[in-house]
Amino acid sequence: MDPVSTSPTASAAPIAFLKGHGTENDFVIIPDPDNVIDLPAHAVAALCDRRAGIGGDGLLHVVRSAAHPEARDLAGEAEWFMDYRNADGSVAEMCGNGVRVFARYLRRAGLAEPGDLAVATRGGVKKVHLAKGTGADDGDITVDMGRAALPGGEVTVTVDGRATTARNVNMGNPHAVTFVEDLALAGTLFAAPAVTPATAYPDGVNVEFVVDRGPRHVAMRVHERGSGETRSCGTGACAVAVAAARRDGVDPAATGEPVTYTVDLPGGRLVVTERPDGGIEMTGPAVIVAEGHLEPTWQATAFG
Ligand SMILES: N[C@@H](CCC[C@H](N)C(=O)O)C(=O)O
Repeated sequence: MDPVSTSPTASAAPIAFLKGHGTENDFVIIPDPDNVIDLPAHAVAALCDRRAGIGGDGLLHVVRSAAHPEARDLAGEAEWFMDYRNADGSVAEMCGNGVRVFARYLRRAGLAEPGDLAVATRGGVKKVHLAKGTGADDGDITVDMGRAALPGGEVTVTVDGRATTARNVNMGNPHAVTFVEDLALAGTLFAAPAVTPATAYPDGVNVEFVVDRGPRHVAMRVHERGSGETRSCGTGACAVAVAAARRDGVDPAATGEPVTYTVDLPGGRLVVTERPDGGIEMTGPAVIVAEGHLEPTWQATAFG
C-alpha cells in the first residue's frame, strides 16, 4: 500500500493513489509517508477534476507528521498528518469526512490498529476511534472534532436576492450556518453564496443551509470553500449541530448533558454529539472505492 514513487520531477515512476468517500464527500488519497511527492495546486486540481482526472471534492495527502514542516511539532502526539487540499488546490485546516476516510486508509494499509488513533491536521490533532473489528471496509468511524468556536457578530447569507441571517461557527475551518424554510432556497449553488461582512471570513467560508426534519434532526446543503457544492461536509455538519443546539436553547456546558443531532446530507447521514466539556464527536461511514497508479503520460502533464 505504500506509494511506488518519489517526486514526479525526479522520477517517472507512477504515483499510487486511492479513491474514497465519506457520505459521498469524495477524495483522492495520495499515500506519501516520507513527503517526497510535490503536490502543487495545479496538480491537485488536475487529480480532482471529474472529467479529465480521477475526480474528488478534495485530496488527502497521507504523510508522516515528522516528514512535514507543518506537522513536525505534532509528531510526538500523532504519527500521521492529513495534508488536506480542496478540489481547486487550496489548503484547508480540517476536513471531517476526510479524517474518517484517512483513518480508514491507514487501517486498510495496516498502518493503524483498532482503538484510538491521533491524526494531525492544520486544525490540530484529532482523535479518531476505530472500533474493534474496524477493517478495510466495515463499520462507522467516530472522530473527536474538538470544540466549536462561536465568534459572534451578525452575518448575512444572500442567495438570489434573498438574505438570511447566519451563525459564524469555526470548527478549525470557517462556516456560516443559516436556517431556511426549504433547502431549495439555497438555489443552484453553482456559485458561492454572498456572505457579509467579508471581514467575518478573511480566508473565505463554507456555507450551510439547514432545515428542520424533527426533534434534534436537521437536513442541510453545503457550498464548500474551494470545492463548490458537495454532497456532504463533516465539519459543516458539526457546525450545523452546534448552531441548531444554540438556536434550540441547548448548551451542554450549561446543562451538563450531552446533546445529539442527526444531520442528513445529500450523500448520507452523520450523527453529531456535543459533550458538556464542549468536545464534539461525529460518527459516519468511510469507504475506500478503488486504488491504482497514475498513468505516466497523464501524470507528467498534470504535474508539469
Ligand atoms: N468536506 C470537508 C471540509 C473540507 C474543507 C473546506 N472546503 C474548507 O475549505 O474549509 C469536511 O468534511 O469537513
